[in-house]
Amino acid sequence: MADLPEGRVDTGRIEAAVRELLAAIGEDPDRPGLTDTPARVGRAYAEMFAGLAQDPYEVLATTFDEDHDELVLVKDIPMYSTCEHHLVPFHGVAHVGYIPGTDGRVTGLSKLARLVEVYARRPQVQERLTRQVADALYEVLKPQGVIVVVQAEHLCMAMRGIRKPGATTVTSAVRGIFRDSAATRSEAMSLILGR
Ligand SMILES: Nc1nc2c(ncn2[C@@H]2O[C@H](COP(=O)(O)OP(=O)(O)OP(=O)(O)O)[C@@H](O)[C@H]2O)c(=O)[nH]1
Ligand SMILES: [Zn+2]
Repeated sequence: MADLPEGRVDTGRIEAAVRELLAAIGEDPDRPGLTDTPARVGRAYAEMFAGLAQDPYEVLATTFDEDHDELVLVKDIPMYSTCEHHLVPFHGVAHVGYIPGTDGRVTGLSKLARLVEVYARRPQVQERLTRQVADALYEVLKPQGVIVVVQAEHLCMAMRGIRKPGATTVTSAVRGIFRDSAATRSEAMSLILGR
């Protein structure tokens, strides 16, 4: 697969598939409004699924010693992902927190948001996205604990199917001290969920 723009995404195949999809729903892929659509969707998918070619561990490669061994939490990280069952978006916010190891090693705050991006820009289910962010952080930083909470609306539940717009799905993944200590977990949860 040489020369694929944006990593693994083969935009040529997407274009052909979108033409086919348009024909399959009874549209005319050659009508003026739709002629550029397959190429647009190819570019959009390259962006939406760019995370498939990105290495989450590279994102976390930059760390520094700050001698901080208490909670670091980035809240309300806007997140857009794609439900792997229906290929429609689910979107909301992610909250990513950790307590550095006793060595006090931390990573840049933006890297927590980048980590969410890498996993969100893939076909996903919310539980896996939440777990993957927690596991990558736990493995690389070797912190005392990690807590990740994702709150999202799934358009597959809003615009079709059960049609319940506004329903929010909340998932969490806790590792280390957040798993072992109810007090530490609930303190972080109240910071995450409190407004
Ligand atoms: N657990 C989980 N389920 C999801 C996620 N995204 C979508 N789903 C669900 O995946 C399920 C797929 O169910 P199926 O019965 O195979 O598909 P379907 O007939 O389109 O289901 P409906 O959405 O109920 O119409 C649905 O219940 C979706 O709500 C997710 O991130 N996590
Ligand atoms: Zn879905």
